[in-house]
Amino acid sequence: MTIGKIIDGKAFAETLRGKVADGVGAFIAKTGRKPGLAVVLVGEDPASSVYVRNKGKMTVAAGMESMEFKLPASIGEEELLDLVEELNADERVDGILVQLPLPPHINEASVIGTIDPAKDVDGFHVVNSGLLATGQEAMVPCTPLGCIMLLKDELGDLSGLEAVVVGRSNIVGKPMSQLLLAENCTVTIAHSRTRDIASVVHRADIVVAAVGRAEMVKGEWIKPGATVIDVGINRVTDTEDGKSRIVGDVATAEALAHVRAITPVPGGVGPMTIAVLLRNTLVAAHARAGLPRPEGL
Ligand SMILES: Nc1nc2c(c(=O)[nH]1)N[C@@H](CN(C=O)c1ccc(C(=O)N[C@@H](CCC(=O)O)C(=O)O)cc1)CN2
Repeated sequence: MTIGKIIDGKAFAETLRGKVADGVGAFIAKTGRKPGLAVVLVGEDPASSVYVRNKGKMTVAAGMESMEFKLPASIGEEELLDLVEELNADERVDGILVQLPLPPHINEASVIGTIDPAKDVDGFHVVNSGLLATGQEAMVPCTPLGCIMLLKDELGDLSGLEAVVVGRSNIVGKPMSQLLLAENCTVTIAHSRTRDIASVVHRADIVVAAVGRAEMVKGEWIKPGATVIDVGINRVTDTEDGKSRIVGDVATAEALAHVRAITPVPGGVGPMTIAVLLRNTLVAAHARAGLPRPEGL
């Protein structure tokens, strides 16, 4: 039995962060200022707090200015919108990211819709999703762009390949399918109402699993030789020893016997999210400074 390759997203992300750091040095030499990223955290969700802390550390390590805003979960929507408006107007800020999820009393769409699209390094604003959907230059959501980078590194030209995206979220599933379409893939979006999802997934040369359900995609669903990108991060508790661990949306151990290559969880797509965020911030800084897009990013 042959075993597929495990794609090292952690190593790829590290290389990308190195390239961003080089680009930041060149940007500072040209403009005399650092690119700035403002990250807003509302509440104290433990996972979100860790992601925000890591974003801050990696922003600084790449030579950029990091601005963190930690707000209580009880904050009103108006107050949060006021902060976003202030950041829109702040010349030092090239990128604004509001960590998701937000507490239930705050309307995520309103908050995202208030961010200046030119500073929307998450690529979630409808202006950016519209630009992406119509094939124009856009700020592209970090996780899907990271997935495309890994896929192109593994497969080269994606043209003509059959891609199935499992999951239809605004953050991953929908932009992912747009990016695959832009790479000339034949794209299907499968979701909770899809009939016979196993046979839909079995058609795919590329499977992107982004449903948020632990190990939902089974090994036997995968076409032999397919490349699988697992976006899921699900915390599960082992019944035997009571210890918790993170698993993806794909049953990786089973899938390894079928795939050409697969991203692991952890260490696959996750690390790409922050590396691409830094890349997007540098791209936004160039655009705001009237400079051409940095090369090789
Ligand atoms: N405004 C945003 N909110 C959220 C985003 C986003 O892109 N923008 N994505 C996720 C969380 N996220 C970054 O914000 C993120 C998730 C996972 C990782 C990561 O490196 N994961 C590791 C495992 C980490 C662990 O042990 O928990 C991995 O997969 O190897 C980084 C960033 C939701 N919110």
